[in-house]
Amino acid sequence: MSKFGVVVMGPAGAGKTTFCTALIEHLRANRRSCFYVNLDPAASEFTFEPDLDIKELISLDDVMEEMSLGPNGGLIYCFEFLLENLDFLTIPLEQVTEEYLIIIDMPGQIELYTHVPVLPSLVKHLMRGSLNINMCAAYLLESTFVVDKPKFFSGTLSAMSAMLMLEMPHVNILSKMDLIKGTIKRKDLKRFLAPDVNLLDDGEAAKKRSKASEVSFDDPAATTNIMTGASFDRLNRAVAQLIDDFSMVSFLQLNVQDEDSVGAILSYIDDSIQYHEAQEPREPKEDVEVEVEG
Ligand SMILES: Nc1nc2c(ncn2[C@@H]2O[C@H](COP(=O)(O)OP(=O)(O)OP(=O)(O)O)[C@@H](O)[C@H]2O)c(=O)[nH]1
Repeated sequence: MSKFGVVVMGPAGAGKTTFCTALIEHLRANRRSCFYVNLDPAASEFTFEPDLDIKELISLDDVMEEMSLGPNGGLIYCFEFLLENLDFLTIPLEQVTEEYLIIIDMPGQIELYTHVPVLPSLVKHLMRGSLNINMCAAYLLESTFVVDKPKFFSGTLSAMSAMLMLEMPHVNILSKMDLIKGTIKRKDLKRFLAPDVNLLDDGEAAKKRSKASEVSFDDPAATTNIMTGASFDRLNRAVAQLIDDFSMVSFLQLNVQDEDSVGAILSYIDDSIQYHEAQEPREPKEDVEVEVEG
């Protein structure tokens, strides 16, 4: 048996650290051990102190001050520095035994997942060589995005981009389900769990918009036209079609206040890692359900 771990990713504020906390509480309640790694060089508040914290190696505040960089450039610098100093991770993680679930809490800057190759290099280091950790990615997207469909599909695209870039078992999670409880019907929610391309086609409104398809750049309202005109509808449909063609994105539901929901996601992560380890073809599982009124 090899070591195993989960890397928790997603946009800023998606609930990554809160999910890590809920996972640790759940593991402790079930007498399982974990090793918690914080890789967000800007994070400061934790319910459970990390066993390993990137800030012991480098902090974003110091980098921004000393290198005169902004938050995004500073974060990339921190990760490049980490890649040059991988012993910081390797030495402690080599000591972690197979009974421990390694939980890695990542920063929220989306550039890290989609624009630069630092994360794939880091993941390769963790999954190969002396560490040889069986990893799974947990990608969180905030459930309130379902009220803003283009935002939801843009989030779905970034989840897909991370999935393609990292080439590891990948679990997508709609977080903060408590915030949409009672605001969306169960059958409507299902269309978001396995994103339905027709969600972006809002029928009559889209047809009306397409009549005003010509965009004049002399027009001061041009930006608004771009966002509401026929081009925008076509772009939305193309994006949705891309997701549909890949047919790879589906979401589990997470409510951190519901222990069963956290447990169900953990067992999905466990399964993903084990399937990958055994290199057996993966059977699709039922959606993880939480109570949603409607
Ligand atoms: N209602 C509700 N709020 C949540 C939930 N999860 C997280 N939050 C809140 O969302 C905010 C962001 O949560 P974090 O866990 O810090 O999110 P993060 O993804 O780690 O944030 P960054 O590291 O800054 O990217 C906090 O105010 C949390 O209390 C949830 O399940 N329900």
